[in-house]
Amino acid sequence: MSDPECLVSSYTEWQPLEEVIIGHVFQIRTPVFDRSFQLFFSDNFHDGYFFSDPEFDLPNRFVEEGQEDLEEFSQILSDFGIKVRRPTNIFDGPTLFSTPYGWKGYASPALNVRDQCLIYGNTILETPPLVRTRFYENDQLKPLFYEYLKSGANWISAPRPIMTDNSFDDSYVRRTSPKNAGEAVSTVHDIGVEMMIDGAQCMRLGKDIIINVANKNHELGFKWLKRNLPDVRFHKICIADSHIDGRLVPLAPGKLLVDGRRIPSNDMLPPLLQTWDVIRVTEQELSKEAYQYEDISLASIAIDINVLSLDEKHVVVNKAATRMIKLLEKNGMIPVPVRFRHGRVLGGAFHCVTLDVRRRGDCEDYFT
Ligand SMILES: NC(=[NH2+])NCCC[C@H](N)C(=O)O
Repeated sequence: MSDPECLVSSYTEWQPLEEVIIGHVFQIRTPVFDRSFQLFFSDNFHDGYFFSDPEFDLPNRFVEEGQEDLEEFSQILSDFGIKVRRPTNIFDGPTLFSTPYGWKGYASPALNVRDQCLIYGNTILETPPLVRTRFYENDQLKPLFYEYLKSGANWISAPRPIMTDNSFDDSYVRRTSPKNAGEAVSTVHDIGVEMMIDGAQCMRLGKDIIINVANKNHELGFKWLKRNLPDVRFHKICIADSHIDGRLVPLAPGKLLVDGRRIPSNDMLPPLLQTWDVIRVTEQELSKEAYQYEDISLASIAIDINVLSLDEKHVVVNKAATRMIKLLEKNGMIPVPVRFRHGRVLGGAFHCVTLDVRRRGDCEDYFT
């Protein structure tokens, strides 16, 4: 039985949300267009996205409007009676850091706070970063994690990888978009393939977790997660370069939202989800016109499926995605439209920019 005082308790993507961290954004220097960046975004490179100037600074407009939208989103969730927390800005603007391993980067904002953490039960699991510039990102969440620890939460952090070129396994990219694989540079620091996986590669379904494993880095991360969550039934899939909340998002027990372009049939889903009602979003519902700046988008037009459930009925969705909103209503959901203008440029939407720290309910078994 969990400690009633503990502020952290979350077993699914849909139980009633009580406390959530919503990310923030500050001036972003485009992540160094390095091996970690290329391998992480390989599905989109494969689809022809490109970055005109890999070393450019993100225009201030995206930062200011992104922050405006996050503030408005925070207020809307507060009006729902949800306790909203925000990261601490410990960097004063673009901060370049270097490492003893021959690489450097600009510290990234804790914007897509879903990515480098998995909350399961009363435990915060900080996952080992996949992208070099995100190496210190979770430090912006530490003040909150200390508060949660003092309230009774368990806090586990994975070994930080040294992330030399040869730390990365590029087998997924070689298989799916060979021209983007690039070549690793050997250094004296190499220790071989390392554990690297994001929390956003997981979807929590009570006693079961779906996990996307696309390479040997993820496989080692999966081993680490299983050792730390021994009672969880994990279901391994490989449907993306890393994160799956741009491919499939469970909305409620028995109801799943998927990107129909990437998951055209249910047999691509893990067996336990094949009996669920699948709401398939097609090109028709995806709002290409809602976004601009294709050439600096980190996320695909499917980012509108990256929704956040407030409970088994209410789901936060991009206000501009009008056809998606109609599709959700047709399938019995109550959409909560919220403005989020730059999910593609910023590489994430409502599921990405949130970490659902506490949802009301116990660890249910939805499959036996
Ligand atoms: N947690 C996240 N940042 N997820 C974003 C996934 C976006 C997905 N790769 C796409 O391009 O549509």
